[in-house]
Amino acid sequence: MTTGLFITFEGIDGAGKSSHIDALARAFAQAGRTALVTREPGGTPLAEKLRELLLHDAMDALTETLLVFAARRDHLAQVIVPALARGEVVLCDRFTDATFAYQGGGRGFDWQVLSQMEQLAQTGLGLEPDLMLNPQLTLWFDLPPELAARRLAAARAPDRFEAQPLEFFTRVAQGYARRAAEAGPRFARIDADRAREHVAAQMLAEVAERGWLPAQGAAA
Ligand SMILES: Nc1ncnc2c1ncn2[C@@H]1O[C@H](COP(=O)(O)OP(=O)(O)OP(=O)(O)O)[C@@H](O)[C@H]1O
Ligand SMILES: Cc1cn([C@H]2C[C@H](O)[C@@H](COP(=O)(O)O)O2)c(=O)[nH]c1=O
Repeated sequence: MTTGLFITFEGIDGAGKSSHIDALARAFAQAGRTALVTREPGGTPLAEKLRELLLHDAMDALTETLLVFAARRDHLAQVIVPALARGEVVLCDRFTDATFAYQGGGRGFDWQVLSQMEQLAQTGLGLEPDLMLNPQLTLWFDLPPELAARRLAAARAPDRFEAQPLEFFTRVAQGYARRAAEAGPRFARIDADRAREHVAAQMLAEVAERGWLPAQGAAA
């Protein structure tokens, strides 16, 4: 039986995650794997409703954090865990590292309490009953907040997070850096300050390096 593979995409708003996730899905499909692209908050009918609230309604940091984890639990139970059990590759645009970066770094929510909530939300889902489910690889699109803001300004109207000032995103970026230091090899830092083709090449190389895709340029 093929083992499922869980890969997450992380970074501040505008870092380029969504621009590259489909290319990785295509690379897995070419390698004969079924790849599921999903996102957080969202990915199920319930979690997409919570996403709408999170992106557009005013609330305090605790409410925001509870909604994010509620959406995640539903997404895990309904979509991610069943796909992994079928042996699929799950590519998720944001996961719990975003909670540490945005609610922890950005909003100043207690890091230890977030760890406890993470443990609660990601344990006992049936794959490995006693283990907390975590991604095998997190592609961290790292981009200076000033540049991300310039890219977003040219792209679309801001939601409740994207409308935050630059200082908020500086704290979010620090949250990602802290999480990356704590997570060790699970995190691969992608230099998102480069042209799209270089970003895509680095992303594919990180996955190939772990033996999950053929090396770039190798025959299929
Ligand atoms: N390497 C790049 N160079 C220049 N522009 C880029 C690059 N990658 C993405 N962009 C552009 O930057 C904008 C933001 O990209 P994208 O939506 O992929 O970011 P994101 O990380 O998914 O953002 P969010 O988390 O807010 O959804 C888009 O207009 C996209 O076309
Ligand atoms: C998972 C997660 C997300 N967020 C924030 C980060 C983004 O601003 C939005 C999602 O929008 P995107 O365009 O799909 O990236 O939600 C958060 O604050 N905490 C989280 O755990």
